[in-house]
Amino acid sequence: MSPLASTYVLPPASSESSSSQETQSAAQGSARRPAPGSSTAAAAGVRHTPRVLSIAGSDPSGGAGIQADLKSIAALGGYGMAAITALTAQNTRGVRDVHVPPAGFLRQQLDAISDDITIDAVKIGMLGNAEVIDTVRSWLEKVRPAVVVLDPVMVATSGDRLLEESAEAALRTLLPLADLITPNLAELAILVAAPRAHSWATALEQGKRLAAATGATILVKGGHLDGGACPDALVNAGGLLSRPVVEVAGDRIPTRNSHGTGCSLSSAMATAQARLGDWEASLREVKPWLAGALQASGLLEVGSGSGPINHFHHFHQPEAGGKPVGGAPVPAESAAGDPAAQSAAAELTGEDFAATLRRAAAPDLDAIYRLEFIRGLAAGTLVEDQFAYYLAQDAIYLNGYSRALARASALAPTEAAQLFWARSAQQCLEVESELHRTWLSTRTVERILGPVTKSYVDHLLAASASGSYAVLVAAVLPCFWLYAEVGQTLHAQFLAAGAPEAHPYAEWLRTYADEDFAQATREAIAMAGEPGSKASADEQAAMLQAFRHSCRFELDFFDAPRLHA
Ligand SMILES: Nc1ncnc2c1ncn2[C@@H]1O[C@H](COP(=O)(O)OP(=O)(O)O)[C@@H](O)[C@H]1O
Ligand SMILES: Cc1ncc(COP(=O)(O)OP(=O)(O)O)c(N)n1
Repeated sequence: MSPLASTYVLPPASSESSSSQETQSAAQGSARRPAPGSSTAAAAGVRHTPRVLSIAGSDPSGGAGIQADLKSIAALGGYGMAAITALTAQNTRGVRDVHVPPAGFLRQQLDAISDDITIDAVKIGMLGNAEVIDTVRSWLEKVRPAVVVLDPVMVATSGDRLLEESAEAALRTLLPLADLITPNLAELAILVAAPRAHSWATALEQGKRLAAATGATILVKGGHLDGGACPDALVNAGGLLSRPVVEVAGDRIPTRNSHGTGCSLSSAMATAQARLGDWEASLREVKPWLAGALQASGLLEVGSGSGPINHFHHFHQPEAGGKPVGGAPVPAESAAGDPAAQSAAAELTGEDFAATLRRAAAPDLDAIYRLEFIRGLAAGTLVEDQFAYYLAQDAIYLNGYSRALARASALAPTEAAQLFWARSAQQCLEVESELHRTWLSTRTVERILGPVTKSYVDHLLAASASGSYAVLVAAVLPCFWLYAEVGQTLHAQFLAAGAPEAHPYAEWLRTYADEDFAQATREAIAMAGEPGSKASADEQAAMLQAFRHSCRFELDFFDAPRLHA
């Protein structure tokens, strides 16, 4: 199961207020304008597979524009459509030329779609000139899609113009028709007629001004700030959010492959919003996905400039050589003698190691989502005996896990890492005692060590005894990573269902989207990726094997209540 997992699974002190915030957010989602002819679910503001239209330019190199949008929409679980505003000739090094077809033909594309298909969300990207903007505006006024996300694309990061300067005034007239506007810092400055922000505080200030002027929610993006942090924030003081500024923290991922991040973010947000009906929940789902896509971008090897992000990093991808990564744990005791594990690790570069671990986790993660326990927990049909068994085993596990984290702290090569693991070990023990004090105090359940808990803890203690810091951090990582992902998904599903108070596990599910735990997970991933990048091929193979074992134990831990409760 998960360590700090439950660290952040405790009933929050202010659970009443957080519950009302969620209810309010979910209500906001369901109060959205329903799309014509939509299903009952869509009429309530959300749809399982939303139909999302991108109105944007084409990037033939596949990293930005409609190509990035269609990939992002699919990656976030939507059905993607595209009406093309402009053709560009560009690659990862820059834009060579732009051709804008007659606006009348864009209108034909838009009408052909809306005459036949219910559109759950629209993302608007590159528009090129004022005539195109007028065409999109009049179509929006006619169709009134339920969700409109506007990425005010003006200039590519390469410095090439994607909107005629004379069309900036026309673009302003489109802003009030958007629900969410996603400018980067340069575009934000132009829209509020101010110098470009170089601090986060100034960027938020400009975001507030734009929100007030347009009535839309502004997604202020920290991608072009200096420094190691890369925050994003939703800004709207008009009561559409639970707070006027909802910030989602993030670390800056060291990569030159950021081509199309703005396009991908905006179309992913349109899709998530149509599925979840809640901007905050959408950003909390999209930001880690985007971070993973940046982190795994190197695997694609596309172009020599600023390459595309890896939109499908979270899906199972075959290794070079055709052998799938992941699957059942490798049974051999020594990874050094295991050719499968060695070949999986042999070609890794530093930046990609965490991405390789994530791909190795994919089969177990998929299997977790199919478990009766997880489906029952999400639907509220899980029998109480099984939930109580899970809680009791979690408390026992946390004690052993805390010892493994303390050992990681002892072996850590830097003071920052030492502190991180020590703090995590302490939090585990605090959570264990809190579990006994709260969730377990009202339940009658045997507190004896179950077989899966024993095997999992034995595996962690064996990794602790191996003497390798790199192997140990790989072994402890799935408890952060898989739990965080599962928790986020369950929480998003809970919100999408309107956060029903009658749900028997409502209080538990509500605790899943804890941003502190998400942040700790990001730090743990970076802590494991770093030694992985420096490790020898043999040690990388041993790390991968320890990681896979733990992923499998995560799966078994969630399945144990069915077998042993
Ligand atoms: N190096 C990075 N590490 C992590 N996130 C990043 C990085 N660069 C951009 N992002 C994220 O990508 C998204 C797009 O941001 P930004 O680069 O500011 O916009 P644009 O692509 O429109 O110029 C934001 O969510 C931002 O936080
Ligand atoms: C056709 C097309 N549309 C938009 C962009 C700009 O992409 P964006 O994600 O805003 O960021 P960069 O790729 O410029 O970093 C584009 N290049 N092409």
